[in-house]
Amino acid sequence: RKFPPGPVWYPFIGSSGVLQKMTKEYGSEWRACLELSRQYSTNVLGMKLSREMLVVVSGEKNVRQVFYDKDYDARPDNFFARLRCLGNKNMGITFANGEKWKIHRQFAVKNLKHVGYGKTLMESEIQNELSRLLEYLKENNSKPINVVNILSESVVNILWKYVAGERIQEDKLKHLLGLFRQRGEAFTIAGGLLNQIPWCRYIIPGLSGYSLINRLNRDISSIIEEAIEKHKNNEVKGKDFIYLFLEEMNANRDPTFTEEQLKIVCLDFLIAGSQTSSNLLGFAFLKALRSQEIQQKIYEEIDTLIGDRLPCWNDSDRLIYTSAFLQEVHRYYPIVPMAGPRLLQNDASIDGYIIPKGATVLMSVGDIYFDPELWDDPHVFKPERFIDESGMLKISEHLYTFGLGRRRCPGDSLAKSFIFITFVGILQKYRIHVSNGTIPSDVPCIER
Ligand code: HEM
Repeated sequence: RKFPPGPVWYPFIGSSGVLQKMTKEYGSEWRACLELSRQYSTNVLGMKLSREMLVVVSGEKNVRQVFYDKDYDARPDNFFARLRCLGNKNMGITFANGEKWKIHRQFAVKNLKHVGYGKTLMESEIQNELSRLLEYLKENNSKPINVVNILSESVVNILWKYVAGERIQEDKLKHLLGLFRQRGEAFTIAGGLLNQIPWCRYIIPGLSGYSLINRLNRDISSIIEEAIEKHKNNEVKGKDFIYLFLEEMNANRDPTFTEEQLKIVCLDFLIAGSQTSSNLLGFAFLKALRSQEIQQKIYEEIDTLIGDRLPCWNDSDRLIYTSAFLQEVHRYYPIVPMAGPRLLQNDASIDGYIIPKGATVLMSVGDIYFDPELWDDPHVFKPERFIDESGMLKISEHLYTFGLGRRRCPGDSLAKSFIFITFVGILQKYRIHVSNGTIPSDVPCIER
């Protein structure tokens, strides 16, 4: 009786129809849930999507409760999660649970560090990629360029270097990123239509995204399998994550170290790393394009403090305005506005509502960034809010870009260094203008 309020549940589909319709109308699932929370005057929104109970929590206090309470640490095992794990139950890191999750998350974090995924060593890999990017821009100078696409290629290449010791072939990478983009259209954080009404795959395999995810799984599996095979035949030079994982697997210490698990961990890295950092950088360049005044200020700071040399992560402490600008981009353009999904493991209560064990829980973090109680003029883009009276960078505890608690993003140092070094490295050499006189809108939209 104390289940959180929300739209009505229809037979078989529950509130799926309402959520789908509003997601289309409001442009994203996050905005649809915000609107529903407003309509039902609640910070804890309850729905039933087919057979799954879905709860969306908003408000900083509630969101922190979910991030920190152990009962919310697990991931669901629904139709979407199975597809996402190549047909397996809760494997890899992102969708693993319990001991398996702890062991593999720890193993990945520790061993990626061993192969150079640490703040300083990583820097030289990012700088190499920046030099390649600058070369590409030079060759294509003054032609219009889709920055998000070239940046996602860069970030995946850096990541893949640690995982598989080499770059992914260019044509394969382009194909893969194309599939990831389409995947982003077909699936939302609540899993999309296919998760909510799995039988729709028999009626509309194309529209529901089922054909796409099968194709994506097939193509991505073959790229990862090929990399694993090359490692088994010692065809790749040096040490990397796949070698370390295979060593652990061959040592037979833990039965969860299998080739299938390795494949899904690799998939987790590719999915988590491919679009997040590049989308954020895309918004940073868009803002610089829309505000030439801000762009000029950033350029002047870079020119005065680092001149012509390649930027490095340590510069982020000195380029205060640029770093504050990037923090404000994180706030103003929340690229992960809803964190999760989480599976609740015991009955719990939030804000006086009862959430039943087994419910899927999402955290609406994006709206915290526009809460007037926490930010002055939240709808105004103002890098200065991240600079204190003494002119130093101010870190806000109200930004949740990389999550919080035990499921916090393990890729944050790569993402932060990549975003900073690439942004500074490009603005150091180029001014960004529109090629056709039309300034693009900064309202996020899905690429069609
Ligand atoms: C700007 C870029 C990025 C953003 C905004 C971001 C954001 C997030 C967030 C919010 C979570 C936590 C989800 C939750 O609480 O349930 C997360 C988890 C995760 N991220 Fe990132 N991420 C970024 C880049 C990366 C990169 C480059 C990698 C690759 C190493 C990565 C790998 C992961 C993995 C494996 C998880 C799952 C962790 C777990 O469940 O234990 N992320 N990310």
